Amino acid sequence: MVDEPRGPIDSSRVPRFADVATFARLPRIDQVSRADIAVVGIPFDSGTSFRPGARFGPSHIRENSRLLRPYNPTQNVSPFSKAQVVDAGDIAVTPFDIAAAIDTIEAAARHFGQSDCRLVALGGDHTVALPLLRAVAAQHGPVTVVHFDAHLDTWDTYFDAPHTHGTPFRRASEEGLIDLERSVHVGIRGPLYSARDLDDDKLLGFLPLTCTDVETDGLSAVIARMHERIGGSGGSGGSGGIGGRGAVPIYVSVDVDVLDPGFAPGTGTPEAGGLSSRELLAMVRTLSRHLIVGADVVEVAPAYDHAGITGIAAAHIAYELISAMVLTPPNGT
Ligand SMILES: N=C(N)NCCCC(=O)O
Ligand SMILES: [Zn+2]
Ligand SMILES: [Zn+2]
Repeated sequence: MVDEPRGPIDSSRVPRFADVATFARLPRIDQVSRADIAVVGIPFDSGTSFRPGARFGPSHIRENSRLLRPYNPTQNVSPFSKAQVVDAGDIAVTPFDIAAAIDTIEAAARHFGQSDCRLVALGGDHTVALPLLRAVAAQHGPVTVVHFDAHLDTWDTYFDAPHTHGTPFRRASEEGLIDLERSVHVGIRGPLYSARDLDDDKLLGFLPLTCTDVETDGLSAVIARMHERIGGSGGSGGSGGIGGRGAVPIYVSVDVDVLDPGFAPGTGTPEAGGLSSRELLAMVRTLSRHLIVGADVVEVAPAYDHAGITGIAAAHIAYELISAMVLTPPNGT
């Protein structure tokens, strides 16, 4: 017999400001016998091109997740009752060697995959998406990437370095980790290096949906376009999916700088003119119709945050992701 999931600490019995913070006050992984979904921190920021500090992101998000409550009315689900969700602590990555850190992250992510535990990773800078995608693709094959970001992150190198927070999705595409027909960026804005960036990005397999699209066509139109691109039964096009149910396996990567700096000041490469938290949360919610095989929330740099604004936004994004994940479980039950 499978035990009922162990949920968060009851905040009507133990003050929510007490104790060492786990994400949403969930049990640690060593306190349960099995886990369906693990929140794991990746305190790594050696791939940043501007303001550093995302290595402190995981603990900041945990601290700012103390007020999350167990029932999510927007998705009509109690995510921590439907699946065993745990906090797996942080992956111990070296800050001194990017290649070694990437290998460590991939090995850790594969380990979770072997026990069919899906990951919600808390960054860390966006470099971490590459090893996470490697692990997911090893298990599921090339995966549809739904990438929320101000930036394309399909640039080639910085100072000749191939592994940085501006390059993970070019490397992933080159390595054959992503579905080139269905992957999408959402929230793109701001200056580029040249118009060629967009040509390259297209060849690498992404469709960019921009903040200008949101401004001119509205949020619902952009959400519809996102699902059209992903395909399966969630959108109007495509017949693919798993188990005949039309749910496409997707990897969701959320760079918190997709939010406007007013909603997420605590990040390393902020760009004006971004999404509101409300818009982003609404978009993320709609992904529940697909099988989310893994997710990350990255680029939270607390040194530039104020009153936990960015930490709170990131905690809510992770909560919506977990809610969406439990609504479409891998075994289709
Ligand atoms: N992934 C993030 N957050 N930023 C990438 C910015 C790369 C650049 O400095 O051009
Ligand atoms: Zn990014
Ligand atoms: Zn970004």
